[in-house]
Amino acid sequence: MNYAGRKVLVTGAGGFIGSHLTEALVREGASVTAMVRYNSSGDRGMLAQLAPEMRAEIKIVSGTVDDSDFVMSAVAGHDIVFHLAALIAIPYSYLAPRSYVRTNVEGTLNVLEAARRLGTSRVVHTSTSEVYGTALRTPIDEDHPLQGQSPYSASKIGADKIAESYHRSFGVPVTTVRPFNTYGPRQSNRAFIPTIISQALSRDTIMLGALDPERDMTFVTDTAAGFLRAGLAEGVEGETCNLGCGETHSIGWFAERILALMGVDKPIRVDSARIRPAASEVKKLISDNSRAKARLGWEPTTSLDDGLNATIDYLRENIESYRSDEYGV
Ligand SMILES: C[C@H]1O[C@H](OP(=O)(O)OP(=O)(O)OC[C@H]2O[C@@H](n3cnc4c(=O)[nH]c(N)nc43)[C@H](O)[C@@H]2O)[C@@H](O)[C@@H](O)C1=O
Repeated sequence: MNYAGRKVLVTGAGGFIGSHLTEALVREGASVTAMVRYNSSGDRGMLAQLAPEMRAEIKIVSGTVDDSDFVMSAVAGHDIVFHLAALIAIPYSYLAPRSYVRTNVEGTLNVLEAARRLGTSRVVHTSTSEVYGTALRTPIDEDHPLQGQSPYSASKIGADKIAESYHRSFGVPVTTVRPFNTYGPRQSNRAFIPTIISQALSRDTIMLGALDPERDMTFVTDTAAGFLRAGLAEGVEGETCNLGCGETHSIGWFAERILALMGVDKPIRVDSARIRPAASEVKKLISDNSRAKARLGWEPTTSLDDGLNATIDYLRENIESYRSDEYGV
């Protein structure tokens, strides 16, 4: 891949996947502008954890995708836009659905409208496996029906459809990547894998919600590699590609596996407050990634045990910054 000399904007660069993508783009020689949500304390999100020499290579702009004028000024002067900024927590979308529509649907509209007016040569839009809802058939390919099982999922379906329409109506060169669940260093405790590891490091008992949902987990550097390919692949405008491994396990299975890799033996208990409404919970996800292989030349390369061990090592070193009250559902 040749990103040398490319002017690239990453929205949501302070987030988990965004920070890894930003780092990978710098390594590939791109000139990267990282757009992070404005924060009066000067917080750069996960970018703060990058090495100082890496941070020095990144231009940071602070603002929100909700603000169309700001987005227009941020997109100007860039060849490729990776659009990752979004509200992502499913349980919080039950509490504040309108904010998900504003950020995820209108925010995406703002990015696409800016790309349309400015003639940006490629937009990579971030979807999610949540748009499929509980698998009606497996493995899940890109033609699987879309089911809005949570306001979060519905907002991402809306965003995907806006992206599709901007390609069809105005020829905006947008490629949509649809990551299945992603894990690895720098992920917040909101997600289940850091929740399990940080509890194993700091508590006597592992407290989780539903243990039976199944997830297809991709290590974050593999997910970022899929984005890199989508930014440069030829002839993929208007297409959507799953980024997943094609292997699924239950949450309970992951908890047992992580405890075994950590060499600890602690009981796993169910906390009913962490269980999502039954009709909203996505019970099974497993990806068919053949389109990403064929169209993007992408394939995940990190084994599950290697990825889990890297995540465990990261959390062992950073457990102090993972506050115990942050366990998410
Ligand atoms: C691809 C997709 O990935 C993420 O969505 P998610 O799949 O909901 O991820 P999660 O790690 O929150 O939950 C995975 C599963 O694990 C179950 N679970 C059990 N016990 C706990 C628990 O204690 N905490 C959490 N968080 N989950 C738990 C939970 O009920 C669910 O079945 C988002 O980033 C989203 O933005 C996105 O796009």
